Amino acid sequence: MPPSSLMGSLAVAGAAVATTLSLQWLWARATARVRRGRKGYSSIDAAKDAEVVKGVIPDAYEGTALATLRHDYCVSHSSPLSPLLQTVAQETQRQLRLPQMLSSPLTVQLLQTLIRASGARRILEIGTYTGFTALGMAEILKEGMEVVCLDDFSDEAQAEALCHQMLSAGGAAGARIQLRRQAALQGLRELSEAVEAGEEPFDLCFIDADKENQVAYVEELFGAQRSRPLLADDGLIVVDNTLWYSRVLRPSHRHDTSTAAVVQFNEHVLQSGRWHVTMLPVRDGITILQRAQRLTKMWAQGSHRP
Ligand SMILES: C[S@@+](CC[C@H](N)C(=O)[O-])C[C@H]1O[C@@H](n2cnc3c(N)ncnc32)[C@H](O)[C@@H]1O
Repeated sequence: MPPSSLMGSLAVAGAAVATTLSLQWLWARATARVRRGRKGYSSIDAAKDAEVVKGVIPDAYEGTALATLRHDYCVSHSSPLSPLLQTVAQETQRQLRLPQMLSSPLTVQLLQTLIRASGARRILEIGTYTGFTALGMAEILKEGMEVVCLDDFSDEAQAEALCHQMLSAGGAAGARIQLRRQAALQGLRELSEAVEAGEEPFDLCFIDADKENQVAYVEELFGAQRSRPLLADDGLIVVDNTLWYSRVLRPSHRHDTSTAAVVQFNEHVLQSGRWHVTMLPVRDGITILQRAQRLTKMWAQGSHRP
């Protein structure tokens, strides 16, 4: 190997190691906030994980040790995020008060995979914060595709300026994002009207905002009363935090407003009969929804079997 290629290979290998290490560091920092100083994992922790499911331990966070280790292992054994997304994560950690609101790198990878596999062209995001997941989706889109984002920046007002800064830093990816500063429900209604009036419906919607309105969000996307619904016929909805720190497992937590809302959402989508539901234990829980009637129609035509 000529010396220049050797140097090149060493530089690439060095960059890969640096990327993995910085991601691990970022993730460790973010999760440390919710792990409350927990340092390692032992058989005592394993026993606690089992107890949490039985509802014995009063603090839901105690049960996250095994899940956190599994999650971190999955992150370090998945392809690294782009330099752009690493910058967004770093700047969010450095400048903002609530960086734990960033989705997991695994969520970004999953969204990108779903977009590529489904051929989604028009994407909607409810809850954008500093643009981490929005840019993650936008960076794999081609010319003419777009991500429309709804956020009222009610959780942390300073996120708005950083979000605009990151979208500018995102170049072509940032230019594919249309950020609408408004309450999600109002924004969804306006977008529904635009779709009824002839705009293209959305192929994929990522929901990552307030939990209390989630049922209303998926109902508006389903569009039972609309002549042309907001979500395309074969569209996908991806919902984050459907395990809500594992609190959905614990009856004693079901009285707090957010946990109650997540529990109600999880029951609603399953029982409404409108959705084909896939719930995945990715970090804080990810639920993927597709219109049920589309799959039932396919089964009836014999093209797929349940
Ligand atoms: C968890 S953060 C989104 C994180 C982002 N998806 C990511 O992973 O980088 C939730 C965001 O939803 C926004 N939000 C909460 N309730 C909202 C509402 N009713 N309408 C619009 N935005 C809302 C908050 O301002 C916040 O920026």
